[in-house]
Amino acid sequence: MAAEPFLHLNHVNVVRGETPVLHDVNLTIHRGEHIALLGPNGCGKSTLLKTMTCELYPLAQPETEVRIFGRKRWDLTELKKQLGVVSAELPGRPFLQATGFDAILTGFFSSSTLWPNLTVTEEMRERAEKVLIQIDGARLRHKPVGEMSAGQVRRILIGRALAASAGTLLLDEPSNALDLAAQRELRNLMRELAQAGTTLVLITHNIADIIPEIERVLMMRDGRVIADGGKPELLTAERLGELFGTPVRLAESGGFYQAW
Ligand SMILES: Nc1ncnc2c1ncn2[C@@H]1O[C@H](COP(=O)(O)OP(=O)(O)OP(=O)(O)O)[C@@H](O)[C@H]1O
Repeated sequence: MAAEPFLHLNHVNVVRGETPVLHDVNLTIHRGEHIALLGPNGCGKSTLLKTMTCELYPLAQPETEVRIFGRKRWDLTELKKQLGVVSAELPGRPFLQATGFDAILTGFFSSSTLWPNLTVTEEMRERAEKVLIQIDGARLRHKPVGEMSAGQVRRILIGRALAASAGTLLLDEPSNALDLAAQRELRNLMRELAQAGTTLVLITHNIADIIPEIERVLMMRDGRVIADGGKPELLTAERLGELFGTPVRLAESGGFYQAW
């Protein structure tokens, strides 16, 4: 039997505070797919991501359904073990004192540091060792996060998300505030992960982040998914211009794109 999709959303409406933010979102994402989610500020991208991680719930309506890895109900701690979320934000101030290796281990507990009451098993250590190699982070093993460059911190945050997750990464503007070299390193790491079979869902305003392995593009505006299709069809100057309401120029080279 084919594996259940990573995500299935049916008629999803989400309200935050008093404001309806997502309107009738219908979406299926299969395991092994790589997707870029694009849209103007405030259109609901992060809200959609939080719906995927069950941090936000849709309105209970007759046809509404959220299934993650085929299941409607999740214990949040258990779900976090399947889904790694990477954003530019740190998990908390204590994270700055953690070494690179310990910072990766915090992913197993969704904590900001290895608090004394947490039990790190040998299995967790072995997994963290593998992740450290996977993210090419051996040099960061003993370095406190607070002494790392922004690019190195982002690498460790990806490692933290990978440690506990079973092959799906949700990335919310991962290249924010990274210099050109760190952006390139991040893209290379995303490419390696995608090629190794990790499902990537990438929210970005930086079109250059859309690595060649990403083949599907979702466009959102005003809380709705207004387009869902292949990159050749949607990643065009015209479609981006319509989406952002401004003239856009687009260049492609070797499977990478630049927009301005
Ligand atoms: N905690 C909240 N309470 C009420 N409204 C919220 C809350 N968080 C976000 N919103 C509103 O929900 C809408 C969608 O926000 P969201 O952060 O999902 O957009 P986004 O597409 O991720 O934006 P950006 O590109 O700027 O990160 C916005 O109108 C925002 O003001």
